Amino acid sequence: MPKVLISDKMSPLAAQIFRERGVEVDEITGETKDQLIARIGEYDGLAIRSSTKVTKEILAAATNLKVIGRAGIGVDNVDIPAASAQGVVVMNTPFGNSITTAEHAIALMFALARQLPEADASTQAGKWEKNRFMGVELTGKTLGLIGAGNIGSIVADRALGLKMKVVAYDPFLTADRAVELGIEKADLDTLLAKADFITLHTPLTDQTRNILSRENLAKTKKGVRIINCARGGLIDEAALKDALDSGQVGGAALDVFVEEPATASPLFNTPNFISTPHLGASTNEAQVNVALQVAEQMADFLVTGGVTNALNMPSLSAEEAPKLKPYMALAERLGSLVGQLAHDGLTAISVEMEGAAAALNPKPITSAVLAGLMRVHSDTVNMVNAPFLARERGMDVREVRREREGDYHTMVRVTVATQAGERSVAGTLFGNTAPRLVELFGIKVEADLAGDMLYIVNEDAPGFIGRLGSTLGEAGVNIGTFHLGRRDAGGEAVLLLSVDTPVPAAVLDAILKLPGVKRATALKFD
Ligand SMILES: NC(=O)c1ccc[n+]([C@@H]2O[C@H](COP(=O)([O-])OP(=O)(O)OC[C@H]3O[C@@H](n4cnc5c(N)ncnc54)[C@H](O)[C@@H]3O)[C@@H](O)[C@H]2O)c1
Ligand SMILES: O=C(O)CC[C@@H](O)C(=O)O
Repeated sequence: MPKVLISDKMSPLAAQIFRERGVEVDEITGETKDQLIARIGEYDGLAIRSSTKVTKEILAAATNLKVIGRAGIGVDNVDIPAASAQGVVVMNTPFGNSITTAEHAIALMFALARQLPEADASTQAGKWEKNRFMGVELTGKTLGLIGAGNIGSIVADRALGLKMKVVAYDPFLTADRAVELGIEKADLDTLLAKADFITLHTPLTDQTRNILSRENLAKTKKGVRIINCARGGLIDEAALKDALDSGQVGGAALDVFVEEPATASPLFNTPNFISTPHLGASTNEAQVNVALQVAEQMADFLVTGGVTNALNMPSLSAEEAPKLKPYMALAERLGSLVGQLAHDGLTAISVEMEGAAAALNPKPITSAVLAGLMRVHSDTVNMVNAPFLARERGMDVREVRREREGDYHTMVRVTVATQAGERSVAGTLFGNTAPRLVELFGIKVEADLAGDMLYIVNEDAPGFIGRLGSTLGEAGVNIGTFHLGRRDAGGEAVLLLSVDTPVPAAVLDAILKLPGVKRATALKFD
């Protein structure tokens, strides 16, 4: 039974879903890095929010880990390249807390407009300072939206409902989508110049880090009010402090900080500054959504192989997974076969899906071919890290789909370009379930690729099979199955034998010395 660790505070529904889906679960939150390192090796899955930092060091200790599930959107607390390199799938729940976070941004916008926290503190201190707190109306004001994705577009919708105008800067926002949202697409300088309020809804990337820099803050309308419910680091905090002090910025509300937890900040106690402790996603509704979703996605992956919302692997629905499973087994074996037989100077690989196979999602099939191919050299390769490793090695990977059936109703062909030229193997599924090799380097040969095998290329001549059988028999190697193919009578023939025990090197040498033998290679399949 797969085992998952929930290492951050999460709705109890997550654990319930895991158990209902046949996954063992431990909920252990608040551990130190060293405690997590000591424990993580036991688990197949790790479910987190934002507190657990999944670093290279944690991953190195996570020897059984297959999936990390983030109950939320941002995955900046996970070292995704390291997870990918280790073959660990990283998933998030991209929509479960969007409405809640958008509502928090709107709440902070109102709080800034009417100075609610300061008015509250003053009133409760018995001051009744009615003249001190003069607010601004939102109606008719311009909201500058930096980032118009999931959350940004919900914020835009709510702001339009408040009769605000919305101007958005997002390089990936199309003109059509802007029209659909009822907002104006603008460049950053225009937004900075026009906006009465600015709200940030982008991830933290090299392009967005300090997008509200000192220089950009100076370009804003005097008295602009700024809200950040996205990520710390989007605003230069020291520059914001100066801009609040000078009145260039009339108010700022931050839910997120460069350093979290933010227990001290030069911004604290600045007039017109409001802060919340990364509460954007903290509503009962959002936490139920993300907990249910993450547990369902992770359980699907661990139990059925379904992949949803993965950031480092193509999606594969729970309905698709059973259909694709035999194809992935076939693809992996074909990849392994070429990896074992034709790996020298491999520069390009093409995966062709023909007939019924062409109707399927090609990505998992290609990933399985690459995994089979590269696992020949490293047993840490799997479907997640194989495409990543292939890219890293400069391998040109192509996918071709042909709907028309050839000799078989469904077929997967793998062709590799090596120093010795192109080499191609092909396989089909018997009865839609049983992977079967049907062609090997241009020669028709049908075989089950399983267990220990022996591949021989020889000149087709009488008496060879008898001599081979005697050589193996004398060495105590029992033949299970025997598959023969040849280009033409008397030409080159290939033999694929399944054997009950691995063929020792000395026996391979003896076979190579038999008359007419050009190649003898021991093969192994999972
Ligand atoms: N405070 C919280 O608790 C909380 C909760 C949920 C999400 N978040 C954060 O909110 C942010 C937005 O989440 P989302 O779900 O809307 O993400 P999203 O991916 O749907 O949208 C992000 C948008 O930013 C845009 N973008 C990317 N680079 C940009 C750039 N250089 N300039 C302008 N726009 C750019 C993208 O095109 C995209 O439209 C993320 O950082 C996420 O981690 C915070
Ligand atoms: O889990 C949280 O409380 C924060 C989540 C939020 O930052 C996110 O990116 O989804």
